[in-house]
Amino acid sequence: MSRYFDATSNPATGATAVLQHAVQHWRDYYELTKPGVVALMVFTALVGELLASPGAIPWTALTVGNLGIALAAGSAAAINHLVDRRIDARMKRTEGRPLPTGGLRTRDASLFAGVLGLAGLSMLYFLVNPLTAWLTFGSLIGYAFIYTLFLKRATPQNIVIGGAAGAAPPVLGWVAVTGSIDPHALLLFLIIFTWTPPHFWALAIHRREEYASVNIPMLPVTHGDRFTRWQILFYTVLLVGVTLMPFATGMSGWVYLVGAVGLGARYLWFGYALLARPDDRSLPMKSFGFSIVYLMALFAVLLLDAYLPVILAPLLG
Ligand code: HEM
Ligand SMILES: CC(C)=CCC/C(C)=C/CC/C(C)=C/COP(=O)(O)OP(=O)(O)O
Repeated sequence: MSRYFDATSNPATGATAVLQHAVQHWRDYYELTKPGVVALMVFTALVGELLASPGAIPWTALTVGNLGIALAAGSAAAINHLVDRRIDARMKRTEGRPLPTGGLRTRDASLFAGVLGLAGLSMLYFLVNPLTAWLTFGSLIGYAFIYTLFLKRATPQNIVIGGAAGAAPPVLGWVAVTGSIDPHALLLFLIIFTWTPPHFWALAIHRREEYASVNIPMLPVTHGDRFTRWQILFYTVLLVGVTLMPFATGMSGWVYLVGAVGLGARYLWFGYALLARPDDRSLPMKSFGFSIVYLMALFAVLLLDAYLPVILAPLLG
């Protein structure tokens, strides 16, 4: 039995044991939440919140809203670790995760995922608004169960469809502020949705053998390396087109346009280079790395563009 469950007969000893366990294993629990991914998601939610309210800073959405979204996303990530623990144990990239190594027991991880999810969703429901809570719940179910349990194992279109859950945070942030779904928020959703395939397939090319060895039908496994590279270029072109829409619809201005075109040009170069240099073995992971910089920078530019008048106001008098 784990230390966590050993001492629960005596409430005082039980509480100490829970605390001791949490302190000793905090790194494992932290890793279970996929903190890097969740951090970028919360940043996109923050941008959604700030674009929804160019006038006043929505403090409740920024604090409680983002904490609730982060906890729910962390819970979804922990469930993903639980569902995937057996295949994770058989792939080099994931064999060192807390469940395959035995750093955490499945019962402890399940309890952690449950507490995180319940805390995050309750916070959103009672302190932000019910619509944000329901949409976040939908994203949690979409990633943790529909993608992980079903789509990931069923079809090479897994991440295209499953990407909808990961693309939700800017909408969640927007709804946390306004209480309703705005077409501009859906544009932000669309950006992340079209970004996900080039983001992930670059890594999948690099890890093709590992996915094949555990029978996960990622696109490079089912349709080959070259077809995947063409698909990456196709989605990158689509993505660059979609990123022009905030300017075209008047949601964002010239600063955003210049940023989006510059970043898009670089991402298109990666798409082209992946096809032109099939023998360059380091290129797929460089493209994967750039995808993260790209999304972060694109959302930063959206924010800069919206808040430039506020930033410049004191300088211009
Ligand atoms: C179905 C959709 C997605 C899939 C299949 C996917 C897949 C992956 C994979 C396999 C990794 C490598 C993780 C590792 O080696 O530990 C990764 C890393 C990452 N992903 Fe995604 N991703 C998706 C959506 C997203 C979204 C929506 C975001 C953010 C908005 C995101 C942000 C990141 C970041 C920041 C990392 C680097 C994490 C780190 O190094 O700690 N991903 N992704
Ligand atoms: C509530 C809310 C906003 C939910 C979003 C949930 C979330 C954390 C989505 C992350 C997307 C992601 C990293 C997918 C990779 O899973 P994978 O199993 O293909 O990758 P892996 O092999 O690295 O685990």
